[in-house]
Amino acid sequence: MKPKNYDVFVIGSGSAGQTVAETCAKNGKTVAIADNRIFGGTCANRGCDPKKVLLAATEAYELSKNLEQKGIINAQTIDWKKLQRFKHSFTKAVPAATESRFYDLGIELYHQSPKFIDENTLSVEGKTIHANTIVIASGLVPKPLNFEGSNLIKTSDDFLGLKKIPKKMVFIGAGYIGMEFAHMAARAGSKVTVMEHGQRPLKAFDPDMTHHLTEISETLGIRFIFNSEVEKIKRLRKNYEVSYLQDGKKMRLKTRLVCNTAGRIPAIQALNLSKGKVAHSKKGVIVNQFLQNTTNPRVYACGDVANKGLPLTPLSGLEASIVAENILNDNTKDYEEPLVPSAVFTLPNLASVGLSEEEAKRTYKNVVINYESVPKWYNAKRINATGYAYKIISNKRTKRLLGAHLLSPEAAETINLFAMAIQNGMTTEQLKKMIFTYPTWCNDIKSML
Ligand SMILES: Cc1cc2nc3c(=O)[nH]c(=O)nc-3n(C[C@H](O)[C@H](O)[C@H](O)COP(=O)(O)OP(=O)(O)OC[C@H]3O[C@@H](n4cnc5c(N)ncnc54)[C@H](O)[C@@H]3O)c2cc1C
Ligand SMILES: NC(=O)c1ccc[n+]([C@@H]2O[C@H](COP(=O)([O-])OP(=O)(O)OC[C@H]3O[C@@H](n4cnc5c(N)ncnc54)[C@H](O)[C@@H]3O)[C@@H](O)[C@H]2O)c1
Repeated sequence: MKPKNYDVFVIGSGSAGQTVAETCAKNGKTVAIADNRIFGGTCANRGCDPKKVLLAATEAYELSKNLEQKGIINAQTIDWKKLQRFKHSFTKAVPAATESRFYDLGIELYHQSPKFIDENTLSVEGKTIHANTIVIASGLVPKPLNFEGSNLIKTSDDFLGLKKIPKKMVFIGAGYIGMEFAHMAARAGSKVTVMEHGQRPLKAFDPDMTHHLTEISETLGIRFIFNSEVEKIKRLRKNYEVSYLQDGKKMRLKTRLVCNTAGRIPAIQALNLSKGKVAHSKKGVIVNQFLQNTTNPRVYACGDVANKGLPLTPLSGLEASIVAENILNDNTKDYEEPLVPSAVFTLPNLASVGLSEEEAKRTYKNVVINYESVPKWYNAKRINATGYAYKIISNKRTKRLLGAHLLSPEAAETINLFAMAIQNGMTTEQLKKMIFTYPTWCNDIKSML
């Protein structure tokens, strides 16, 4: 059979792959795209978007529970089954809508994993493909856990599709996914345990903020087992038995479901990258400043699978637009690490942007650290919320903002104002002079400075 030829072949149809494929097709290139799962990628099908639909109900639950005896008669309870149906109303249209956008642009679709045969040849669906440029945008997959019984563990995909919330659940890993899911499951009525091999959750975030978040999580009934390593999982009649080591001691617990939230690794195993002479590491496809592979110039990588930037949706889109521009205009755009705000959608949210306290102290001679826990401030009291804290870091000499770390029910929104202020080099004085709507969480920023 004659090989098929394309200008651009994209592997992965998530935020990153879509952006490259569509931009190249709109600019006259012949384009094909392959995905070995439903089209549309992680964020829209089994990540950020469906998660936030589930979160909406837990927010309503939290508010009504906090205001019980304060104007609300009976706190709401979560109907997980109906909530799942509501979530499905968002996700069900994604694959077909994504495919039809591609068809409309003349992009050809493949529904299997391609494999490299040589530097610019792939094999997919039994066909041989030649492409001038190959873009790897295959994202991440859950990190496999290797102990006896690890095949019994569920993944984040399974959690987001659970028909019923189990009475008891264990999450292995207290990162973004483990903490967000633990909060949702606990509010939906599950007795949650989070096992973490580190000493605290969310190690990329400010330790004072994660300390408050841990305490609040415990008041929800979430049990943390830090410094722990799971050794074995055994199926019992209805439950699972988890055997683990904590501080060297052998322990056991029983639970209905165990979920792997121990991190995610690049989805490159099926691609036969060595045949394509594509340099890669544990962090993904190795790219230069143009997001072009360092050993095979016909290959670019973007999104979570590239070894640059944090694995977050807005960064996948940004990297993909740079790759598209470099394909169309012959490497004219460098990737520069942008300022990236990040939020964990627990309740309260944990959010952060800019330098950590440690980084700021290492970089500047004199820094001002404004850190306070303020559950008594009006905005928190008004909704009877317990978690409200901030740490704002500025340069003592220039008064410029360097970093902001927030814990509040609206921190994921408020942090964006800090991101704008830091990006634009604003000083604490300039920010304090702003007029914001009152009484809002954003207006509290002035009191934090
Ligand atoms: C549960 C969860 C919640 C999240 N929440 C947030 C959030 O709130 N905010 C945020 O910014 N980020 C969040 N993320 C991260 C976000 O989803 C990713 O950063 C983003 O989706 C990455 O986009 P991408 O295009 O690089 O990869 P993906 O969207 O993962 O797309 C990769 C595509 O490649 C396909 N693929 C993989 N291997 C192959 C192969 N061999 N052949 C063909 N196709 C292949 C996959 O099926 C997938 O469709 C979350 C992630 C998860 C898992
Ligand atoms: N709100 C958001 O923006 C959001 C939400 C979800 C995911 N994400 C993205 O997805 C990425 C992956 O998230 P994640 O939560 O899977 O990973 P993560 O890296 O955030 O957390 C993994 C956690 O598991 C722990 N761990 C690893 N192996 C373990 C083991 N064997 N036993 C016990 N604990 C173990 C780690 O110490 C870490 O705390 C994140 O880095 C983030 O970029 C973002």
